[in-house]
Amino acid sequence: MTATIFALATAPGRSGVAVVRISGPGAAGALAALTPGKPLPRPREATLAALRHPVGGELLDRAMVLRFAAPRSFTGEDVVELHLHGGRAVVAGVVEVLASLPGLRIAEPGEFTRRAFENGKLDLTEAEAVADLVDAETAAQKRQALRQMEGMLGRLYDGWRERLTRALAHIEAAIDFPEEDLPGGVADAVRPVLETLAAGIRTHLDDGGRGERLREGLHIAIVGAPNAGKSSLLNALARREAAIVSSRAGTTRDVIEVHLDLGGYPVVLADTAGLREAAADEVEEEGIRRARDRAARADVKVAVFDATALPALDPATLALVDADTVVVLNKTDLAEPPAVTVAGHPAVALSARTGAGLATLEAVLTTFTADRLAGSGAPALTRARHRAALEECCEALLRALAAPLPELAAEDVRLASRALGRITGRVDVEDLLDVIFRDFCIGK
Ligand SMILES: Nc1nc2c(ncn2[C@@H]2O[C@H](COP(=O)(O)OP(=O)(O)OP(=O)(O)O)[C@@H](O)[C@H]2O)c(=O)[nH]1
Ligand SMILES: [K+]
Ligand SMILES: [Mg+2]
Repeated sequence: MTATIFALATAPGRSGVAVVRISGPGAAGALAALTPGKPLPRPREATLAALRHPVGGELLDRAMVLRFAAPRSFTGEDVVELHLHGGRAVVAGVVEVLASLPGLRIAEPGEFTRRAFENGKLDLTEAEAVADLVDAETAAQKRQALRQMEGMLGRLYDGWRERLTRALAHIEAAIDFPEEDLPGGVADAVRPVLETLAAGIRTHLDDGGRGERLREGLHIAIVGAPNAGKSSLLNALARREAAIVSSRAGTTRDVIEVHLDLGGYPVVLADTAGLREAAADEVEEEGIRRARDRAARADVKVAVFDATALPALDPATLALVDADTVVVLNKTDLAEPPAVTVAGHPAVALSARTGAGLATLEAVLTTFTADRLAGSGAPALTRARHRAALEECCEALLRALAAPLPELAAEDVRLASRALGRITGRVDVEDLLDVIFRDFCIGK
């Protein structure tokens, strides 16, 4: 029999209200055990109840309880929610009682959402969107997760899969009634369908990783010579002393990351070691190696030059300036800033110390970020898992188009369709589920 699971659904710690969710065939029984002698509340009707220890009757809390009857619940099972006073002792007391009831156990990470998937309440892309929504830190991340949760991505993939199913039916008909078609691979009627689909999937794949980056945040790396003021700039943008600042060249060694919200878009901003030939020791040398590595992997670079050193521009930093670089001229409180362009980029003049010019840099960075993360409104690919399956689908379609026999084409179209079905969980995904739901927190 299916176990009845329970978990704290709200964040652990003190809070106004803490919600313990119970799901499974024993959910209503668990509520009955906590409210001895009282009738069960009607489904979907918020009810105040005294929760008592089943043995001895000690009062555990006065709580609001909500009951959902299967299949009309988040998981599709019988569900009970206990809205407790959010104190640690209250929650611990209720959880202890629930754990002692036969047939009940604490839920594993993501198990509620997994049950919702298994009961057909959500497809896999929607389940993943639940995790993304809970993790969303910025407005754009939230919008993307909500769109995916409403099934936009799932519908796109299911729509493609339906077209493949119809194409497969045509190919199979041609195999069964060969006299109706010319010999060879895919029939002429089906060929354009597969070609259009392959092209559509290609376009969806070639989105520059927009959706995935929106989930993870755009990576911006601050680079420059030692003492250019990179750490000072990171701190100014983060509005906290995240990195150590000192007048000693070679202060920063490790890459230091802060998370920013730029105009609703998520950014991972990294401070790096100052670039120079003669590192003081092997620790700084390793720092510089990491700085270069981070610069190479960043979506956008901020190249910081020291205004007091003008007209000289540090050559190691200059060498990194490209189309994805924002050029900054720092310490303009010490040196009157001339209008400087670096490799064709107008430099943003600022002072990390006084904050002058910081708003301009933020505006420029927001534009750079929005350009790379804002979409056309079309649903974006959000996970490497989806990307891999779509690549597989595309390859199978190309093989089908090149197949010399309809039987071979049919097999490849079947494989293409399976690859799509795995994204939404319409086909054999048992092996995938542990991996997908492992990333959830307990109680989701
Ligand atoms: N006057 C002035 N001083 C600044 C400004 N920005 C940074 N400094 C000073 O320059 C020195 C170096 O600053 P850091 O932020 O540590 O420079 P960095 O580029 O991170 O240096 P490394 O980590 O060693 O590569 C410190 O003494 C800062 O106070 C600025 O805008 N104006
Ligand atoms: K320094
Ligand atoms: Mg530094």
